[in-house]
Amino acid sequence: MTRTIRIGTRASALALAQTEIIADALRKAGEQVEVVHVSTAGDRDKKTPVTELGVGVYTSALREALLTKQVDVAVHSYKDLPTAPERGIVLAAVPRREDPRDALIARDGLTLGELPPGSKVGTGAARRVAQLRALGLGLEIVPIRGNIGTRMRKVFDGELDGVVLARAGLVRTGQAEKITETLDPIQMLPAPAQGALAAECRVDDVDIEHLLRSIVDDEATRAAVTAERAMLAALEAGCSAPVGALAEVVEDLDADGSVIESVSLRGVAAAGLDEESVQLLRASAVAGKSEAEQLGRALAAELLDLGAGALSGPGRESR
Ligand SMILES: NCc1[nH]cc(CCC(=O)O)c1CC(=O)O
Repeated sequence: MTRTIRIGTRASALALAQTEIIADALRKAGEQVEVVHVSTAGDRDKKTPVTELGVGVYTSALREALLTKQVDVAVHSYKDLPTAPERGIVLAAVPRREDPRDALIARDGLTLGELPPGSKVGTGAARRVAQLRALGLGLEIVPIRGNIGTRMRKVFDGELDGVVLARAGLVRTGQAEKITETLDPIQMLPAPAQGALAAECRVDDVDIEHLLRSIVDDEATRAAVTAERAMLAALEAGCSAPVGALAEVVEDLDADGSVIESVSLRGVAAAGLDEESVQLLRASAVAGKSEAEQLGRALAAELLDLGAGALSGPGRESR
């Protein structure tokens, strides 16, 4: 391409590291790239709980910059994107996913199970709060906000005994060694699309769309994330409970013994966030890789059948 490709991103350390993955791939393909910093509502207001700021707090301003042609590509943490599609914008590429699991950073190298009852653990996501409570460890959950550095510092300063963060964010900012336990998805299912990136462009910018799709899109990640997000979208329509989901592409043998790729999806919907009552509904299913979308919707229907529709959660949340 003869033009310089302008990539819009938030200016946090994590967002810049993520954008570099896309920028680097474009440069290696011989493209000229310019990285443009865009401030979002979530960056400007660092105190109000994300739940109160509304939908798309970290993504709307980036999409606006794309639509008004200030940038040609917008790079988001996929899990921060609203499930509703945005007119005029297309998801051009989903690069290979980083480790999707949540991670604990605790004082003195402790794991969750080693934290004594009454320990203060910080997290802002209702999904994490519910799953932590369900473990019955007697932890005191403290709502926190801020970027990764701010949240980790509360442990190093002694204000909290631990914080739960996405492992991907720590890996991408070169801080994986601070993790004291990577949480098993059996105990803590990540947010739908956690660890994945979304590179968007304008629908009419077909050259950029094809370029991104051909050099950075990862088919297995896209299938997994499609299943997780389809589950989330169907549940959002049916209940307001916080949701966790994790899909993996697995190889199976069909009846003739030939290898087929399937998507295996696990989901959780949670309700009852007060100390005494937390209810988790769980379900799992598997389908052919080309049926990721239907798989997600079917798992949501199963969770709704199990009673997720009757669960009242804390409403739209930060994931
Ligand atoms: N909610 C904010 C947010 N959006 C994306 C990430 C981390 C990177 C990712 O999950 O892809 C985080 C921080 C966190 O959850 O710890």
